[in-house]
Amino acid sequence: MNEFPVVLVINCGSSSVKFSVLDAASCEALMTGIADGVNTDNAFISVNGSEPVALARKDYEGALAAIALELEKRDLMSSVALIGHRIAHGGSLFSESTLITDEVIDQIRQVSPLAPLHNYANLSGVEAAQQLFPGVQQVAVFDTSFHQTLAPQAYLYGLPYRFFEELGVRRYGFHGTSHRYVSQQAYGLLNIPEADSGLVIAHLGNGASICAVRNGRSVDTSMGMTPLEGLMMGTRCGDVDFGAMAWIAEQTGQTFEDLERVVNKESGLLGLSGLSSDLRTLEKAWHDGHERARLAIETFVHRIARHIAGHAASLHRLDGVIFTGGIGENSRLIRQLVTDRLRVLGIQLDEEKNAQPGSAGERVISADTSRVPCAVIPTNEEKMIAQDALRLGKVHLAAEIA
Ligand SMILES: Nc1ncnc2c1ncn2[C@@H]1O[C@H](COP(=O)(O)OP(=O)(O)O)[C@@H](O)[C@H]1O
Ligand SMILES: CCC(=O)OP(=O)(O)O
Ligand SMILES: [Mg+2]
Repeated sequence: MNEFPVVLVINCGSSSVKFSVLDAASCEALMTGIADGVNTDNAFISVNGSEPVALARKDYEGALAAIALELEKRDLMSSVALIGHRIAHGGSLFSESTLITDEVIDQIRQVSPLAPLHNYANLSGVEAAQQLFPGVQQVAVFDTSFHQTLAPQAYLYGLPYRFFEELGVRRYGFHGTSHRYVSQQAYGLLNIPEADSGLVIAHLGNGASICAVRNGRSVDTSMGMTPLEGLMMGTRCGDVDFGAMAWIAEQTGQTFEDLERVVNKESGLLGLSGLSSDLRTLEKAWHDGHERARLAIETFVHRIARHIAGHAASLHRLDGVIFTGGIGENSRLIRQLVTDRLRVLGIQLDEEKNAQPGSAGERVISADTSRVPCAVIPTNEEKMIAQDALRLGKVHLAAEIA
């Protein structure tokens, strides 16, 4: 048995389980991996970037069991002192991370219809982890918490007020753990005081959102009551005229349920390109002359630039525009195209700095003459989740509990 305690962080997505094992003393990652294609015939697990291995059981429980087996192989099973879970939606019930109890699980279930692609999977992860690590304290860290500082003018929709009063219809925002981490890192990188600062952060992954952070607090964000509003994403449409949806329903006879599937799973980069939701595939296809891949990327970029500029209006000053997430950290093309459209803000990119690979870590990518600095900061939601778990939970080795 290893003597040192570790924190297991689990991010159960709509078809994958990402996991990390972090040293409880330093919060540095010792091991990371992904179980992907969950609930499909091709479900596999890959640890530390190794060759994928087929999962024996294809569901979330099977994926978690395979993760536990990987820990066992490395003699880490009994070192797991705490488990931190990424939970997408906490609604208005959770403004902070919390220890998981049966009551908390019930409350998370209550808000889950608002983030159907994410929350039910998150809960499957919690329940499977309870079975596999009995007695180990588990902590829920919500994507929505960081945005609880939004003022009513930023979170209200222009709908009759009774929908807010009676049904709680409002914007919540997501990716808060990422926006929180990236903003904290940005103060050091850009050498600016948190207490008088304004940042716009673009988290660009399969899900994508913009956040305006004023003096360390989220004051505006592009996602809404559900993770569908705002930017165009891998398979989600982002902002769309409700009138257009009503018209489509009338013309095609599709139900709300049909259209919900279309806007969440068949739209965005996938829907426009007709090819893929994966940006790497689309960049290559554009390069090879695929017109709709180009159209999808340019539409994606247009939205990002428009939302970054719009979010700047929620700040009292603009000290930096930061890119993060799988696309923000790795796609030189997207950063180039987005910042080209932001010249109106006095932003100038340094092409050489922008060409550095994702592995270069935190870096400024704007020219010295740029009126507003731009930077790339790799997100680390796992570290934030582990830190919250350590703050809220008690470190006991699983071996002590057994
Ligand atoms: N080197 C790269 N160049 C361009 N896009 C990339 C690169 N690496 C990853 N991506 C894109 O990042 C996206 C996934 O982002 P990620 O943040 O990992 O997603 P998730 O929201 O599932 O966590 C995909 O569209 C993928 O193509
Ligand atoms: C819930 C916010 C979101 O879109 O998450 P994802 O990027 O993991 O899909
Ligand atoms: Mg993501």
